Amino acid sequence: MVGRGSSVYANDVLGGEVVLVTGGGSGIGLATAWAAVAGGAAGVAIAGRKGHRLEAAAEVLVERGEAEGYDCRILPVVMDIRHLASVESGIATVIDVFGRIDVVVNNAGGQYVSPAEDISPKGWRAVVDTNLTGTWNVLVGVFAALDAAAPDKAALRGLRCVNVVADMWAGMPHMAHSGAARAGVVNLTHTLAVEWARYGIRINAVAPGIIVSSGLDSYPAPVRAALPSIAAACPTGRGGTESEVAAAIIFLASSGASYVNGAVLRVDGGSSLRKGIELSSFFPPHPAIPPYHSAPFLADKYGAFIQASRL
Ligand SMILES: CCCCCCCCC/C=C/C(=O)SCCNC(=O)CCNC(=O)[C@H](O)C(C)(C)COP(=O)(O)OP(=O)(O)OC[C@H]1O[C@@H](n2cnc3c(N)ncnc32)[C@H](O)[C@@H]1OP(=O)(O)O
Ligand SMILES: NC(=O)C1=CN([C@@H]2O[C@H](COP(=O)(O)OP(=O)(O)OC[C@H]3O[C@@H](n4cnc5c(N)ncnc54)[C@H](OP(=O)(O)O)[C@@H]3O)[C@@H](O)[C@H]2O)C=CC1
Repeated sequence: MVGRGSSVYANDVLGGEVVLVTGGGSGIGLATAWAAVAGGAAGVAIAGRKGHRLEAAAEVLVERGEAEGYDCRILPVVMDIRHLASVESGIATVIDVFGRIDVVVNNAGGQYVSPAEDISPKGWRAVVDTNLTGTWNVLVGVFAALDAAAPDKAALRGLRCVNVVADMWAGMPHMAHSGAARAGVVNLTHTLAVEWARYGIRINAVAPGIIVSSGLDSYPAPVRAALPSIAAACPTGRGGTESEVAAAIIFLASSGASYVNGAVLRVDGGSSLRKGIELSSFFPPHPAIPPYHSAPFLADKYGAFIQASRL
């Protein structure tokens, strides 16, 4: 985690501001919440579905904040981003308590590993509703609440949004639902960066590679066993840390990024530059089916056509 003295930013980089971090009760979200405390935020709301997890995280943030001399209030907010009504009620609580929101970090999300053909309709919906619709719900929820808070869209001016996506540039083999949803969030980031700029809102995204976070604990043992070698194959030879992602999020939220709008910052040690084929090599070919690109397969299926077309 980033801390006073060890922070890469000035201790007032978010001086006096109010930050909402979804998924702030664990992993990257919690590291981001701490980085906001250490950046001088006046209030940090951490949102998630599990109240007990949020309470425990809030306690850690308060204790550490006090120990290091920060003056920041922490607000745990139970909210399920899949449901707009829950999001609206959570955001109303944040505005009731803090009176404003300056920074929104759409970090809540997740997926499970599955061959595409085995993803059930319910599983597809769960992942898309969480990562794409959930991000949308929070963005429009905050927009509506701030719009209602003051005339002439004054409370929207200066709002910064940072969406956490994933390294899906070369596809996300065995996570098709998540790759599609994250690509949707990237496009939404681009669209709203243009559309909402007229209100003085900036919106950007961060795309983590493999980050050694609490989130990885939820994956099945064979996947966890493979992760160190997948991470080691990245050009920098290691996985990233939660606070490295948090630092990128704080940068995009800060005035240091005041002319950065619609950007996607990859925090992946360069892994997206070489990922797709290496990831697919983790999954052995189906024993009964030759790889599509194998010469015999192509020859069998298209050989006659290719020969004919050469005449
Ligand atoms: C090696 C490769 C490269 C590996 C490369 C690794 C790169 C890592 C990059 C990214 C890392 C991270 O994001 S790590 C941090 C993210 N954290 C997580 O991913 C947390 C764990 N994931 C989740 O919580 C879930 O996947 C998610 C669907 C999002 C939410 O789960 P919920 O329990 O809330 O969902 P529910 O509504 O209960 O479930 C809905 C349905 O979803 C399906 N479903 C849910 N979890 C399932 C599971 N584990 N396996 C099968 N199916 C599942 C079932 O059909 C469920 O229906 P029923 O059958 O009726 O129950
Ligand atoms: N770790 C990695 O390698 C990578 C992570 N990411 C992404 O970064 C983000 C943070 O992940 P990480 O910290 O690693 O993992 P975690 O699993 O620790 O964090 C996910 C957080 O999202 C919250 N969350 C999940 N679903 C919902 C929901 N429906 N409503 C509200 N909150 C929800 C969870 O809280 P609760 O369960 O209490 O609701 C949890 O705090 C995720 O979007 C993840 O997919 C992207 C690429 C790589």
